Amino acid sequence: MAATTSTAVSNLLSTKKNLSSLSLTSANKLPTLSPLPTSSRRQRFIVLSASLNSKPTVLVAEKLGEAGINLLKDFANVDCSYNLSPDELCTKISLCDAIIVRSGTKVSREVFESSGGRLKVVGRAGVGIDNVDLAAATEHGCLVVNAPTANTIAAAEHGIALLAAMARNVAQADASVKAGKWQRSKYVGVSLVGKTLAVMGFGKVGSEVARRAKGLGMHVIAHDPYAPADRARAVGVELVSFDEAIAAADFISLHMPLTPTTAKILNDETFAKMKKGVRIVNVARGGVIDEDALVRALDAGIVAQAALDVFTVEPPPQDSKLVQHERVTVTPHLGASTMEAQEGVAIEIAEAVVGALKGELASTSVNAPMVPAEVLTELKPFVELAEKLGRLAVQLVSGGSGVKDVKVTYASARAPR
Ligand SMILES: NC(=O)c1ccc[n+]([C@@H]2O[C@H](COP(=O)([O-])OP(=O)(O)OC[C@H]3O[C@@H](n4cnc5c(N)ncnc54)[C@H](O)[C@@H]3O)[C@@H](O)[C@H]2O)c1
Ligand SMILES: O=C(O)[C@H](O)COP(=O)(O)O
Repeated sequence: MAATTSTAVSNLLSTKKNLSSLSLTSANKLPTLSPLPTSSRRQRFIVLSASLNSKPTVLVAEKLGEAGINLLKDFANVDCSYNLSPDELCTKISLCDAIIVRSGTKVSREVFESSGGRLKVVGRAGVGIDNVDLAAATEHGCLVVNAPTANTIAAAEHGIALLAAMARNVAQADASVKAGKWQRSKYVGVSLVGKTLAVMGFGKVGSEVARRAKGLGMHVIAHDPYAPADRARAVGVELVSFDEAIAAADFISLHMPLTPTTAKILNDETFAKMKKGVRIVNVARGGVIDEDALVRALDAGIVAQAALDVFTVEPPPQDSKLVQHERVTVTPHLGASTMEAQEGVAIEIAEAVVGALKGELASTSVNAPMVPAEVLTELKPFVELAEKLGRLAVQLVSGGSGVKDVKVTYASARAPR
């Protein structure tokens, strides 16, 4: 029996282009999961509700657009619980198959450990996934998906808004007029036209910022170790090294993800290489700048101004020297916060999470190989086949006595070679 099976299986694997299916009849039931451990971390009373129906449960831990919530509700029990403490999150997570977060929730190793194996999908309703412990997710067999496209324009527009507001002292002048002052000479600004803008990180947001800045008459250069030269050429932007970019720039706009490589990429050493009077915009992540070093660079006159949407700790401490600095303009992580972007992100992430819970191959997963949609279609039958082979292998390895027969059906959509 085993020989017949292995011949059939190797037959299948060697005919890789076949669309194959394999059905098993077994007297043994597959082992069921052991009961979930109860979290020992319950310090505050919170309501835990286990669903009695067979629908999966999705915890929405931060505000998500209504269209996304409605999509989720068609498929799952949806628990919208915002502002959970880390302990409350760890307690709730053991009853959830998926969680959706924005940037304000840390999905830490502890969260995965507390899930007792039930959590299958983390949906990040946005781009940056630095608040999710990806290594822990992968170790716990949990798929992480994000919504990489819906907030691109919103973030780029906010970058341009900050660039112009900073150059013309809009926030400071507004506060001054509201305080009853009329300080026209104090708030003389600088022009953007003809100035060099270095876009650091020429991905989706960076390239849209570059396009818009060119429209404002700026000379745009970019640094991105991974960006293809033809993408930069198409926008009319020259790709340069990190040192060339920061040395030539009148304005620097940051658009790279926060990773161990980009953490504090702007620091005392790199500020020292910049043009005196450079102006910096950050709508990426606070952690890409050493914030203490930025305060020193502002005080030393190396950096004339900064406009920041993001901070190492959010919200930043109220007495933060950086936030309170006269030449710094700040917003509370508003890059993705337009009505349009939030609706788009909600739909994008809801579709990704529902798809992942259905077992479909995810095209926006960040801890599994990214496969283009057309290749996914081609691969799908092989994934199903691999799953069935896995189930068969488990039963054979665990004794195999329950396997009564194996039926292999295979056919090809393509002509034989
Ligand atoms: N403020 C907000 O609300 C807001 C909104 C959207 C995105 N973001 C942030 O902006 C980041 C970029 O978003 P995106 O959609 O453009 O992502 P993206 O993946 O399309 O682009 C990121 C780019 O950074 C590049 N990069 C990686 N390491 C780099 C390095 N060391 N130096 C220079 N470039 C490097 C990548 O090659 C990529 O091209 C996100 O990771 C997120 O943290 C913030
Ligand atoms: O990475 C992102 O998509 C942005 O920083 C948006 O974050 P938010 O969802 O918390 O607004």
